[in-house]
Amino acid sequence: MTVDRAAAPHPAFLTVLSGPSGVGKGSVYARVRQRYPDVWLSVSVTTRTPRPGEVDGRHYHFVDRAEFDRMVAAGQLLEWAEYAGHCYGTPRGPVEQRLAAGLPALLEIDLQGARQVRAAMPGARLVFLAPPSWDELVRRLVGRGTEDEQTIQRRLRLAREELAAEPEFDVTIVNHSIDQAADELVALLDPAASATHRA
Ligand SMILES: Nc1nc2c(ncn2[C@@H]2O[C@H](COP(=O)(O)OP(=O)(O)O)[C@@H](O)[C@H]2O)c(=O)[nH]1
Ligand SMILES: Nc1ncnc2c1ncn2[C@@H]1O[C@H](COP(=O)(O)OP(=O)(O)O)[C@@H](O)[C@H]1O
Repeated sequence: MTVDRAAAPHPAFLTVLSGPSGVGKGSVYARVRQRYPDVWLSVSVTTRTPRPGEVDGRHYHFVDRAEFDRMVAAGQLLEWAEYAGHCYGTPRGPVEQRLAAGLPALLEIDLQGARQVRAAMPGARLVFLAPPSWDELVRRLVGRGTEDEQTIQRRLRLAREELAAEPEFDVTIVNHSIDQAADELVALLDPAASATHRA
């Protein structure tokens, strides 16, 4: 789990979005994309199995453990972490190309990944997406219906730790509604786009 300090020539253009499972990261990102089609999100590598509707290469690059380990060993991941029994990592090349071109990049990664990015790229901006309440987080995670009971309990245990780490982040957005949270994220990613949208 190492990050190359030379990886980001323009770290100020790097934004990290984190938050507990079920808080609405995917939903908010989808709305951001409608409002701000130029947004660029890194596609992570993961060893977990695809959920119904998830497309390989778009939502994730789905790989087996051997391939993931090979990518780690070859230094192809900018950061990586094990989360709830599966491995997740950010492919290094596409992010470095964006940053080298002076273009903004967004990572949607877990707390461990956010900490690795913070350590390696102090200029990166860390954004925490928080639920309006614990009960609402549980309702959303259960209501999504994509995980079995054991996986939900595992993710909720991790969520307690993630919520406790909120003060480590530069900005917190509370996901009361998808529209409001998306507005706030667009304003952070591109204040000009946000002003145009509101006008
Ligand atoms: N460190 C790290 N975490 C990731 C990466 N991609 C996704 N994650 C995180 O892994 C966790 C689980 O993701 P996922 O299985 O898609 O569940 P979801 O967040 O409930 O939709 C979430 O906290 C994601 O933000 C990555 O490349 N690196
Ligand atoms: N602001 C919101 N209000 C109500 N439900 C929401 C909101 N944001 C997300 N959801 C719902 O919560 C569930 C989890 O959202 P999702 O985007 O999959 O979360 P994450 O990507 O953080 O795991 C989904 O069923 C989604 O429709």
